[in-house]
Amino acid sequence: LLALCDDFGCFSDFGCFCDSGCFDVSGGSAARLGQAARRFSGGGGSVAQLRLQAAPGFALRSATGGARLLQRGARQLTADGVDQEGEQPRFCRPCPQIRTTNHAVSVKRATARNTTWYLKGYHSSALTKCDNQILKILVDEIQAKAFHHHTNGRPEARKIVWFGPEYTYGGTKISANDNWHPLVTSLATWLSVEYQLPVFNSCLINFYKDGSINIPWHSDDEVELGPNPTIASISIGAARDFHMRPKGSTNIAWSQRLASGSLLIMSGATQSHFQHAVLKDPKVKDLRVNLTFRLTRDGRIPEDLPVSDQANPCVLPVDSSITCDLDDEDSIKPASNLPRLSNQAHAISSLN
Ligand SMILES: O=C(O)CCC(=O)C(=O)O
Ligand SMILES: [Fe+2]
Repeated sequence: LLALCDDFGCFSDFGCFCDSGCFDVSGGSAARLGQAARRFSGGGGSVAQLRLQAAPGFALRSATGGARLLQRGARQLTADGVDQEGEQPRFCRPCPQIRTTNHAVSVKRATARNTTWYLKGYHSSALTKCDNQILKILVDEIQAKAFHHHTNGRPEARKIVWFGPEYTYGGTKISANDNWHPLVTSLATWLSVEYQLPVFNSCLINFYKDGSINIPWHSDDEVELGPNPTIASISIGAARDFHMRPKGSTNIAWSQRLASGSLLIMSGATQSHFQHAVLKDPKVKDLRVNLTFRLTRDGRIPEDLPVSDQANPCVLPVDSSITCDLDDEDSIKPASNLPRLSNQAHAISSLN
């Protein structure tokens, strides 16, 4: 059965959903898939989830298998919101092979002045087995839709594509786009299931044509994200340096060369206390595409999220959003002492 699943692999629109009953739904993964299914079936119908329930004895050998199953459901639903069970999905194209090579995202928490300043992780090879396939889909099918967003009335050099509800980005509104590309849907699901991250309902894709294109210093602190948002950032294509600096300072506190196929997670109070940027780098001649997955308020899944007057209900508690060993007592040191982590296989993001 395993072989059968592997034969189906990810290169089938039917994902790893085989009729042989080789799966087994359990625990958190099933709950996450249910959430994701509701999200990607438009919030109401939950057809993908029903399919899960309607298949006793079936389910998910692994979280990745589950993501594939869901991806299949999402694709079928994407056509016009109608469940096309039993029919060929309309989006008949091989999906990229999405596999983790290592489930652990190393996370460290830096504390200073008795405050948790940030919480983040970096996994250098989350998607390296299929980054070229993903890049091809991004270029062939998504790049043509990219546009120059305006900040303060001026177009930015960088082109973007947005999936999600209406969003205020850099002070200017981006229209809602519910027409999710299946690649982006499957990546969102994969992140949630494999890394126990929120079921993201929004994704911003940045296209950096070459090293002349940058993203200036900023925090991802849009009101739609609520306090302490968890943001998962996937980089594909040319490697670029990602920098962080404390707000109010021009000293770079931490840098990481973001490899193709890498995953960076920013969480906790990162956005409250730090800015980040990808600066111009004339040495870089090739395209880089970055996808940041976000959880925005408007697209939340009402039945799964607590309603509270106190806190934005779309934000999961920091410590439950990533399972990892936390290393508590790091302190912030000057930038000059900070190592570059780019050569480490599974670099640990920290300020020490
Ligand atoms: O390209 C990157 O790595 C960063 C993108 C980013 O910061 C953003 O989209 O807000
Ligand atoms: Fe950002």
